Amino acid sequence: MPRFAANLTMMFNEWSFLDRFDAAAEAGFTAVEFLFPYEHTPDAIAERLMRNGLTQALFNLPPGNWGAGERGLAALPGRFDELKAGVMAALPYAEATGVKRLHIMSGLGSRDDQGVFEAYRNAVIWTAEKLAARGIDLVIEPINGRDMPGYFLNDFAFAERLIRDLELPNLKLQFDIYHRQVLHGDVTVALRRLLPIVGHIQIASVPSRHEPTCEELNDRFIFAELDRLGYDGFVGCEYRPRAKTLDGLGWFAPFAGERDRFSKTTGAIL
Ligand SMILES: O=C(O)C(=O)[C@H](O)CO
Ligand SMILES: [Mg+2]
Repeated sequence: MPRFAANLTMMFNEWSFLDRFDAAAEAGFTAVEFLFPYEHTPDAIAERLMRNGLTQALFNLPPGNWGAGERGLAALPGRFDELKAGVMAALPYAEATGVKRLHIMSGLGSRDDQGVFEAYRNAVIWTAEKLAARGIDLVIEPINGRDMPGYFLNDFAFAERLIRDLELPNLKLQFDIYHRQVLHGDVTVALRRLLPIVGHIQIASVPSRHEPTCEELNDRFIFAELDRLGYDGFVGCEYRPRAKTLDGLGWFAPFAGERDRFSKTTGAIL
């Protein structure tokens, strides 16, 4: 049974950010993810995780000026110092939450521009090495250009090549099934092939990005396939509820008891 993580940036928006942890645990989730924790203190986030017996599955490194349209700094030549400062600022959050993987967003830029490519490659190498020393994986996620026009990392084959070429043991792929389907399709065969380099998975229905199990893909088949493949990581529920979050959790009901299957202290499957 997949280990689902509620995405607290998109789900449970009926609650204030910190109260979303309580609401997600109450709904049966054992893990959470979100885009950015940086408006809150590391201690405040850690306290909510602890109080609710939740595991922090993932969050993103600082993305630059999000409000001004920036979507990461890694591929932006001339912003390396800022990127490094962002990584250092994220470390106290990683330590407080115990998260084992962080997502680095590439930012906007052309993959055909050599300077942009080199900036991205260098930023990924530097960050992966910095996180390796702390036992944390770095994940990179191809994102489709309809949702994020101009995003540099918009191709699974490119991400795979980079990960395989760099041979950094803690550099992995964030396989967002929604983006994969929009970009290329062939979700199941790609999962089978790429699983050895996958560090995190996310799910939403295609094309609406609402609750899974109701549109283009047979999500239940994919969940079963993840079990068949022995995937033991998290599946982030990165979807925008169609209406109220709790009203849309019918798809999750068969999985909501999963918290009893994991040891709260070790995370081991019981
Ligand atoms: O957009 C996505 O799919 C993500 O996972 C990013 O972290 C945020 O945009
Ligand atoms: Mg995603």
